[in-house]
Amino acid sequence: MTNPIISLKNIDVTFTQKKRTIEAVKNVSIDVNRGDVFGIVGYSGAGKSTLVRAINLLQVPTAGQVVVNGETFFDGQSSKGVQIKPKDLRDRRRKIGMIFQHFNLLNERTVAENVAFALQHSPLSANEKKAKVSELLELVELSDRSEQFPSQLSGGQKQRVAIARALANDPEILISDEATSALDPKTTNQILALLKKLNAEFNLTILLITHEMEAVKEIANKVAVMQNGAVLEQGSTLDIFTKPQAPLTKEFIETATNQDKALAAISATDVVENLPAGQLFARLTYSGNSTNEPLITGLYQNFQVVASILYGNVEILQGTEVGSLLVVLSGTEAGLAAGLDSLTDQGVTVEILKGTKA
Ligand SMILES: Nc1ncnc2c1ncn2[C@@H]1O[C@H](COP(=O)(O)OP(=O)(O)OP(=O)(O)O)[C@@H](O)[C@H]1O
Repeated sequence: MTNPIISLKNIDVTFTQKKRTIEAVKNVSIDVNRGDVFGIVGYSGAGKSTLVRAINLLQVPTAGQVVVNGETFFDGQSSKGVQIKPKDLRDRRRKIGMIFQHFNLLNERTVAENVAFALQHSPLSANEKKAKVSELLELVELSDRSEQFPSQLSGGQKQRVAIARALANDPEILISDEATSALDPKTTNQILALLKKLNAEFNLTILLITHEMEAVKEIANKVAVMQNGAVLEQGSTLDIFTKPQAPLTKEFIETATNQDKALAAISATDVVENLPAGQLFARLTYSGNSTNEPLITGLYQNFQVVASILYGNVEILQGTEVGSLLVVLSGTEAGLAAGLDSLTDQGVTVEILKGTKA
């Protein structure tokens, strides 16, 4: 079994304001393995930022256990809670880089100075620091901008400066808190590609906090979905996309794969609006080796179920094909029941969106 680089167990974070109590994080347990790109997805206010701030104790939890790299930072069961000395905590925090939506750069300092700022406590000599800054700016492809000021840069360039700064102390973990939320789609993809490259080249573990499942789909191998402080479900990105359980997860996936628009348009068509009795409107989701053609021909050949495909979509997730079909199925009651069972047996997720299965 691999030891997680981050282990959060039964984390609660409760804020008390005057007479109001806000349970920002409720009983959350997450294990992140070295080299994971772990997506934490949820709408604003779900508790994502509070949860990740608990990792480096920028937010001390109310209960639970925080273990990073095998070292217990916090244990709510122990009387003193925080288990690590302030000086050690400062050192450990340098090994956990963070990037944010609004970049948090120092506007009156140049690009190179912004990156160098993160090295102020580093034991490196002045020359070594200079070399390190150049190396980092090269990594994020901003060597030619080193003497410019943040105001002279685009949003994507500012975020790359922030990434270079976050990597200055060779962290093992990078926390990306809505880092692409203020960027346009093309720039978002460039930043995600850079994060993916850092993950692949340096085995950097990345926590990707986002309200956009598209970002998770692009680069995360695992994902947890949060709502009202709690994790609704978590698992490999492939499993979550092919077998989502919670309605919120389904909503995120529909948006990320543009199925929401297709579903709305198709649901309004005559064939679905006036679905005859005995027919079913369904979504079939499959991954890996199944492809839609044998599935559909199998339904007809074995069960005399006719499937009209109203919409089809294929995504590549972690190198695996994930297909979704919106279909109207017609056949005999027994044929439909057996046909759907056979799809399930083949690992296809079947959701009946309209009509009733006998
Ligand atoms: N220091 C604090 N004091 C009181 N309440 C807080 C504090 N920090 C966060 N909260 C509350 O905790 C809840 C979770 O906030 P959090 O910022 O973690 O959510 P989020 O999912 O990261 O959303 P966003 O992306 O909008 O920041 C919210 O209701 C927020 O108002």
